Amino acid sequence: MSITSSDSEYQCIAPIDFISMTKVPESHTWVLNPCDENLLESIPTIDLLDPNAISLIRHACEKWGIFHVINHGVSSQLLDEVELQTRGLFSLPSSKPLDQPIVLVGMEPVEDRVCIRRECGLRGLPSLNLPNKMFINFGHMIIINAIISDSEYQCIAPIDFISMTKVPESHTWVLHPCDENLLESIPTIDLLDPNAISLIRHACEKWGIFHVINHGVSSQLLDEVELQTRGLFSLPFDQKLQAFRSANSISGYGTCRRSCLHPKRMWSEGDVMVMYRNEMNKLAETLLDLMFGSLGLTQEDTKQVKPKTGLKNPYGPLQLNSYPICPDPTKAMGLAAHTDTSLLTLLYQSNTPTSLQIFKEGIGWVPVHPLNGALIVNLGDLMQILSNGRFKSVLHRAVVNNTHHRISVANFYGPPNDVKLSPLIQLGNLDHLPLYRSVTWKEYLEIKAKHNTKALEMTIDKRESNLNTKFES
Ligand SMILES: O=C(O)CCC(=O)C(=O)O
Ligand SMILES: [Fe+2]
Repeated sequence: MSITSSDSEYQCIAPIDFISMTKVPESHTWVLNPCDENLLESIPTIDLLDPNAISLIRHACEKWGIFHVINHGVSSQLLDEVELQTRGLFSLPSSKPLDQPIVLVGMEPVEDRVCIRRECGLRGLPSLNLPNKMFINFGHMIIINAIISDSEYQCIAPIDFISMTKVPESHTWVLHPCDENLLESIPTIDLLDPNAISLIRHACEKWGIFHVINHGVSSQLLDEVELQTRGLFSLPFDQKLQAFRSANSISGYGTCRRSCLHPKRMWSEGDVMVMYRNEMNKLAETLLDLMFGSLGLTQEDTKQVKPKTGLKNPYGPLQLNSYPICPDPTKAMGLAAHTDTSLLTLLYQSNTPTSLQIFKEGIGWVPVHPLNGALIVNLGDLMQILSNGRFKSVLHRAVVNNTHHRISVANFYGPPNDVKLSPLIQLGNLDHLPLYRSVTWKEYLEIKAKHNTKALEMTIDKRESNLNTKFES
């Protein structure tokens, strides 16, 4: 089983230092159909103060699909400022930080149209309703740069942890402690073990979480991901603010997803994170096959949950978590107890003391100590739904410590947004009745946002006939 990315995939995403290039390398050489700069025809210009503007716009829309607009009411100072800020953004890290908080929302250009990623829940430019919005083309990502209000800022402003000497009231938690000396610990699965499949089944049924080793993801890539994540989090506070994402956005900086469709690379930057994501999604698919295989299901049975377009189009966000050193870890919470909504999450954690903890019925909080070279696999709520309750999602939290800055990188894997997931009742449990009703990941996220830890309960299929059978046993 080979799960490292191929040379050709790497070629698509490896970053390049454009600044120091004196000629276009072969890898970036395109054959361009030239454009006649002396053409007499040009796109129409519409003056919005012209009384005929309406018919001119119609003509421009029908004949050209593009036009200049003048007297549009946007001040030239604002446009100059946008250009300045855009240039500043691309000349990071040396650029001067903006003096106002901004929200960056990633979008991607599709063909000639600009299309907002569906995760944002926004459909097209006219429906955007952000105050003071501007559009900035960030390599292959279009970024909406929204200057946010004071009250919005209050909700999202991060705290400058580094200079804090005690946990402020606003961050003080009462923690149910975890027994660090427990003998029980989550299972470790070696993917090269001939018994991997049955061990995975046991781990999924009993724990909902396990370490995976011999997973095929190179330690160099993991080291690089950790380095870049630390680099990102150690940027000056003001600079990090520039890359803030809004609550309903899951996108960040990266190369165009369609880069790999072209034989030549484009004049834009790549990112080690993109490579990591590809690796993680490949591994997630392998693990899914093993998990469902362990229940006697074939790839045909489970193909609904996989991206139809293949691994180049992964579903689910990559989340970088930073847990700064804390003066009093007994009073602070790194990440509060939750289950993930995904099918499964692949988690990389840095090798730092105290870390992830899971809640195990009958035991309490169990620490998940870092295991060199291993990745953590934890099951999310969608897996519980899909497996009709056979595999359980795991309740987990992250705690902090007073000596090390911990980071973790969570790759949430799930089905395409619009795919309805139904319990796979071929599993043969509970008289073939589905415990849960079908949901898309998007619908489930809404349920989760409303009901949090009760979200799975809210997804139970309440049809009369099901209830009788389900709860008698
Ligand atoms: O940092 C960790 O270990 C946990 C991260 C996590 O649970 C998450 O990002 O959902
Ligand atoms: Fe999580």
